[in-house]
Amino acid sequence: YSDPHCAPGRDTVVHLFEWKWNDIKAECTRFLGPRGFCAVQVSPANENAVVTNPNRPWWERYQPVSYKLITRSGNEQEFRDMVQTCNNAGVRIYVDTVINHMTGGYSGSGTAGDHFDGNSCSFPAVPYSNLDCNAGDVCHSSDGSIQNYNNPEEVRNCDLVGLKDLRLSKDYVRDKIAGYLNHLISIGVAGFRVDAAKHMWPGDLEAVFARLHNVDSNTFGSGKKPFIYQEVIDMGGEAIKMAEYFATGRVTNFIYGVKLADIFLRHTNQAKWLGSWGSSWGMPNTNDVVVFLSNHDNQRGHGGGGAPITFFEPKQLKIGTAFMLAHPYGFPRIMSSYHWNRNIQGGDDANNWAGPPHNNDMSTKSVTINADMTCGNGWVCEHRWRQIYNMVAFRNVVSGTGVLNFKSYGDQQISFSRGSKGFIAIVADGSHLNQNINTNLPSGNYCDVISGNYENGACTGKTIHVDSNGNAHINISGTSDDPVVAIHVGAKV
Ligand SMILES: O=C(/C=C/c1ccc(O)c(O)c1)N[C@@H](Cc1ccc(O)cc1)C(=O)NCCCOc1c(-c2ccc(O)c(O)c2)oc2cc(O)cc(O)c2c1=O
Ligand SMILES: [Ca+2]
Repeated sequence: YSDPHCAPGRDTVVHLFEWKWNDIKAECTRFLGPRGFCAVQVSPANENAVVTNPNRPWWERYQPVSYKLITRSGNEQEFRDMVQTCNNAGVRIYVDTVINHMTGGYSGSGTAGDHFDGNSCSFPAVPYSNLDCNAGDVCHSSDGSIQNYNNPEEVRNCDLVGLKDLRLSKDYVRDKIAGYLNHLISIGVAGFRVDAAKHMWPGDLEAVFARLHNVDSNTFGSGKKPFIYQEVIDMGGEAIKMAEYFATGRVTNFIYGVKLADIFLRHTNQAKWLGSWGSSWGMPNTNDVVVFLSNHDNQRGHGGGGAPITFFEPKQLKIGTAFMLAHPYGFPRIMSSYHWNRNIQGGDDANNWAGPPHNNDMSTKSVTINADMTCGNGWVCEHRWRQIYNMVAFRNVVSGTGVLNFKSYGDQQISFSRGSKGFIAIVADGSHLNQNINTNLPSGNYCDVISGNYENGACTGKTIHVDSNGNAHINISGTSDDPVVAIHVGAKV
């Protein structure tokens, strides 16, 4: 378990993938603070290799050159301004940290202009030399890279796709990494996403985290450890298991998105079984996981286990996100993406490398906000879709309550309450739901927060009447754009 340090009444993370620091700073004040988001996961903040072939791919952010806070998202001052402004708006910052490896396979310069030679693990701006990278003494694969994912030693001690594997067994390396993380902590961040955690020994991570300072006491209170969630891609088929990492923090639960896509996207499973959703589905304990429908990597078709739900399937994304945010299991993360022209060739997306919207000089385009609150300049801003941001508020209002009265009215028609604070009904196929349902809510008129907002004391979408017995008439067509009804005591006229 690891505490996300959400400000009171907040409980959802949004991954503002590849956003610039100045744009995140603005979004905290104008949207994420007022809309009750807990935190932002930001892209790696440290200097990375400038990759020009292909031209500035998103994955160059995952090829470290040094721990200087200069990237396409901005410089250290802009990073500091973002963290301070977001904390002041009640929104935390989690930094995506890449500490398993440095870049590899070639030499060049990084986003701060620092020279490096990935072939000899030479990173003068840290400094790291080849004494600080793993080698044949601990990696026994044929070519120094990971070949066999069922050999835990190889997965931890060899180069991941040729990236130079840091020797985390060494105090010097542990000190350098901890120094970087403590620098971020001193700036006011609340925690870290630990990239490629599967490729590091839990004992080495423990040694690094033991070196970390507490997070800023003025912002978070005294004696608080940084929030840690570790990327462990484990869908059950490999030697390395999520459970190995529970002692050092939470883990990313990739099974979650696959199972929900089976139901809401592929329809190879039925929503009626979701009454038992949670650890009884072969998933870890709710307090040990961060949950999500898709992430920056598998939205591009990398993930095993079947395609996840992404903004390319907007209807299913809204349904799946409504379920994720209405259900108490896990600490939820929403993916906020940018558009790229997906070009599927023989099952693979030939453009899956495409970096963020950019100007002619390859600098990242700013996020523009349209009159209807959507984003321009190629940013998708899923977190600004009404059916999504209203469910962030729903989750906040029902916090602390359990699932009550879970019911199914057919294979793909479900409803449940959250204590006496909220109620949701979902039709996951093309069928029609037309039922009187006990919502367990106090009588009154509630705004359906999927079809509209609760504004100036009135509903801009459907109004749902709950009678003195707590019953409401729910009528949902599965073929409509939003086959979900969600009501809560924070949107009652
Ligand atoms: O597709 C990518 C990048 C993917 C990626 C990047 C960051 C992530 O957090 C992530 O989960 C995936 N990278 C491209 C291009 C590439 C980049 C560097 C390189 O040396 C070679 C190729 C690619 O085709 N990668 C090979 C397949 C994806 O294999 C990668 C994985 C990965 C995928 C599945 C697993 O089960 C697993 O344990 C690890 O993690 C990374 C982590 C990184 O920090 C940097 C990486 O380059 C990668 C990474 O290449
Ligand atoms: Ca490693």
